[in-house]
Parts: sequence; C-alpha cells; structure tokens
Amino acid sequence: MTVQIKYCGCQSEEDYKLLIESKADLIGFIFAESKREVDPTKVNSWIQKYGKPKKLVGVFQNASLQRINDVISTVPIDIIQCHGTETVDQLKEIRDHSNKEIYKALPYSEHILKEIELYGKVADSLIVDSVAKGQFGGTGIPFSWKEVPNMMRKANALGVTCFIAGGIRPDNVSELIRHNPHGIDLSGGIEENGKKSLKRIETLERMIMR
Ligand SMILES: O=C(O)c1ccccc1NCC(=O)[C@H](O)[C@H](O)COP(=O)(O)O
Repeated sequence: MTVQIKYCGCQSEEDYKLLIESKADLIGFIFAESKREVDPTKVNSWIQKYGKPKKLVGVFQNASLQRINDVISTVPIDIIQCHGTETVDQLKEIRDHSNKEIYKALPYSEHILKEIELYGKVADSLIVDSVAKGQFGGTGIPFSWKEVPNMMRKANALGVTCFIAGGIRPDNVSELIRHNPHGIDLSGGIEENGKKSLKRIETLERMIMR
C-alpha cells in the first residue's frame, strides 16, 4: 500500500505554492495557537490564486463550534483535524455541524491502542503524534515507532487510516516506513528557517520513493 503524505503547518503563499506542487496527498493549516497559526482570510486568498489540487486540512485544538464555523465559512477545507482533548461526543457534534471529514490526533502513550479503539469508531482518520514538554503538535520530536505495526493492525480492524506524526525528517523517514504506517504527517521536518523547503521535501520524497 502506498503511504499517504500529509504536510502540515503551511504558513505563507510561498509555502502553499511549494506544497501544492509536492507529492503530498493532504496539506494542513494550523488554526490553533502556535507559531504556525495562520489567518483564514489569507489562506483563502492563496487558494483562490493558485487553486486547490490537494485535499486541505484545518487543524484545531479544542476549538468552539463558532470558531470552526468561522474558519470553514472562509476557507474551503475538506477535513477538520481535532488536535486537542476533544471527546468522542464532541467529534460527533463537530461532524454533524460541519459536514466535513474528521481526523483526530491522539497523543502517543502506553494507552494508545485503547485510544485508537475508542476514537477509530468515530473519526475518519487518526493521527498518532508526540507529546513533548507539555506540547502536543508540532513538537519536532519522534516517539518510539516499535508499536506502529500494532497500531496499524488495530486501525485496520476498525477500517480507519492511521497517520504517524512527530519529528519525522528526511533522515529518519526510512526507519518509520519499515513499520508500514498508513500515512505520515510532517511539519518541522520539511522546514528550513521556519519555511517549507523544496530541498527537504524532494529528499524526503526520494527516501519514500514518491
Ligand atoms: O504544527 C504545529 O505548530 C501545531 C500546533 C498545534 C497543534 C497542532 C500542530 N501541528 C499538527 C500537525 O499535524 C503536525 O504536522 C504534527 O504535529 C507534526 O509536527 P512535527 O513534529 O513538526 O513534524
């Protein structure tokens, strides 16, 4: 199976031009508190200017329905990624309210298989990401990938796609690919000086033969 690629944290018009020409399947924008947070109106202007050849993901963290509504009425995103401590009931409410696909990010821990079981029944896809120094999302730090095959087995049984995120870079992606994740999700690993880097994207895509 071909591994799906999600590049996240698109922060500028230059980033967007680069990412739509990459081999990514999905491009993510951060609408949560972060150094990568973007303004919905600006994001929409890039999409109007350069088109929308990829699926677009809006990343939120414990956002209100009002905030989600404000963003999706401005930006034509396809997927809402919930990257906080949202409950199963809140995910259902967000889906009913928005009519979008819902991705749920789960913090990697010893309880990850139980979390996959719980959220895999309601989310369209899952993203297992690292927690580091109290931060969840965009940490730049990988977790131990030896549990990845078990996670994929659990996700397969539930019929959901499961992405792996957190500190994936061109120099470590081959090791992760050996564990056969359904998808990979990167942000900092394809950046140089805070901007998405063509060189790093091309190197990464060569490593995974895309
Ligand atoms: O990237 C952020 O700054 C961020 C902030 C708050 C919530 C989520 C965030 N990112 C979500 C993603 O999907 C990232 O791609 C993922 O966390 C991996 O980031 P990295 O470790 O930098 O590759």
